[in-house]
Amino acid sequence: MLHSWDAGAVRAAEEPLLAAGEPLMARASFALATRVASLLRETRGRAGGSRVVLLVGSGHNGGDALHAGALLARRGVAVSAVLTTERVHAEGLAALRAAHGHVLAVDHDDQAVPDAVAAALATADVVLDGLLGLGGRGGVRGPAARLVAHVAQARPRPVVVAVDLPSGVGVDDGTRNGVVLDADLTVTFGAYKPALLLPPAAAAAGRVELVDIGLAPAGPPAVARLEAHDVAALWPVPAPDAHKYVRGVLGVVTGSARYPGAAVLTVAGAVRAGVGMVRYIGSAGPQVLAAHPEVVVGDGRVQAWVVGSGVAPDDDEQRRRVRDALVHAVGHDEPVVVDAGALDLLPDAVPAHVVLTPHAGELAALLTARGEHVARADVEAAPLAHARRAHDLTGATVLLKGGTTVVAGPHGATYAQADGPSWLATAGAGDVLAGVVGALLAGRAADAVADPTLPAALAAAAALVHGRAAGHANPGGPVTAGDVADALPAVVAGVLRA
Ligand SMILES: NC(=O)C1=CN([C@@H]2O[C@H](COP(=O)(O)OP(=O)(O)OC[C@H]3O[C@@H](n4cnc5c(N)ncnc54)[C@H](OP(=O)(O)O)[C@@H]3O)[C@@H](O)[C@H]2O)[C@@H](O)CC1
Ligand SMILES: Nc1ncnc2c1ncn2[C@@H]1O[C@H](COP(=O)(O)OP(=O)(O)O)[C@@H](O)[C@H]1O
Ligand SMILES: [K+]
Repeated sequence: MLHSWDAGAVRAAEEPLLAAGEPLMARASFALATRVASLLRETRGRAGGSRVVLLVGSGHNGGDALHAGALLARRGVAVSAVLTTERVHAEGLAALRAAHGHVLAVDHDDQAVPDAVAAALATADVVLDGLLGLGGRGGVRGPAARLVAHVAQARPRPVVVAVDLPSGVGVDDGTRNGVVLDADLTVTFGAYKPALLLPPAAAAAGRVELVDIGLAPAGPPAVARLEAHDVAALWPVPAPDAHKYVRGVLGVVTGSARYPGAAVLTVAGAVRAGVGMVRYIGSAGPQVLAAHPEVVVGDGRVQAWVVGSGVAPDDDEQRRRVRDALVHAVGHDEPVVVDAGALDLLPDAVPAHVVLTPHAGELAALLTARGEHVARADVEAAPLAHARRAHDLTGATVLLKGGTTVVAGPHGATYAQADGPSWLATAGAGDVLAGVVGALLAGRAADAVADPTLPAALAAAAALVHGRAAGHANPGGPVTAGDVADALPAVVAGVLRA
């Protein structure tokens, strides 16, 4: 599992080490210089003789860049530091000067990037972004912002290495504030920060390499990302003496006369993820049976539910069945996935084993219905904040779908899963995901009720398997929702071997 800690936890972990005189910055900048040198060797054959430009802000992040620059200069790299403020890390600057690094500056009054700086950037093999790290507040401002815009627009774009974090991201909330310098590589120190896992900021980080500088952040992580072996530990694998009822029966109230395919796809997700049995309730019974003869159509005992996928707003009968299922589920402690057309039928307050699976537009509508006046773009700009808000307002575990899927549950349980190719953004893929989440909740229904943080982990596990199934179905190319479902059994088997 990848864990990330917020700025406060990282600083708290640094404090005693710094007080004890541990050379954290020396470790960080040495690792940074080593990584940049090997990047230069990969791209140019050798580090010596190449050109590196440092973008230097006022804090320790700039200090890291300056110290790393000094080390690179001593290895024969031509290093130029662009100071964006008069107040830069003094020791770092002295080290760079002593190593014969070149020092340039941009002034507050400069409306354009000075020619000497532009020339250095135009010939740089690597640009090191040391403008803002843990201490960044809001967007990059002033001359630094002009510099970032200049580098971002340069063609060809230089290779950018972010020091600790790409400058301009919200460290703890994963937002992008104004101009952000998108990096090819981020060398991060001591621990992942939430911005390196969360959308939309994480996309600015490029590849992330974590450097151990001896930090041991305490307390629960702010945001986690499951890996295959974590999912293997969560997956309900049938015991040798299992029978279908022990494995979990899933009640599925999805699809409508207008969208019968959603019923077929939800069921496909559930049966291919390995549920004991599916009971389908709704008008799409014939279509479901044609595709999945193993399904039982009609009422009966279940351990968990999936409701809402493809339930049209004007299908009064199916909406009544959804309502009945929701009332029954909440009243009988049965976990339930609430998707699409059921989201507006959610009771005011529900337990955490109710898992909502909205996309950004649906989450905006859900929050707006609860008086928050949120647009889809607001959700996309700050997915975690909005998913958590929906959890706080409803009590439900919230799985917010997107290129990176964010899950927010009780006690701060937070996951960010980026497992699927963008080809997964296709009609019906969300229906398949609802079925996978349902299968996991049915297989671990009692555990999911007993441990309110488990539904979030199971939802994240479903997102991992679902995303990987899209990649597995057709590596590098388009997939249909049905292809994703078809790939699930092999992907689950692969994950269980991890
Ligand atoms: N502690 C250690 O020994 C270690 C620390 N390490 C490194 O230190 C980094 C954290 O350093 P940091 O705390 O100095 O914060 P940092 O991100 O450099 O910037 C703060 C400065 O930026 C300014 N500023 C803020 N927002 C701004 C904006 N929007 N636009 C423009 N300016 C803005 C703000 O000025 P202010 O606004 O407060 O006047 C303040 O002066 C960390 O990421 C890691 O790289 C590692 O070496 C490991 C050991
Ligand atoms: N850019 C993307 N990259 C990878 N996966 C994506 C991307 N955009 C959306 N997805 C995933 O595709 C699925 C789409 O679901 P959804 O929007 O509910 O579609 P539908 O309602 O048609 O089933 C979700 O699992 C979501 O996480
Ligand atoms: K940075």
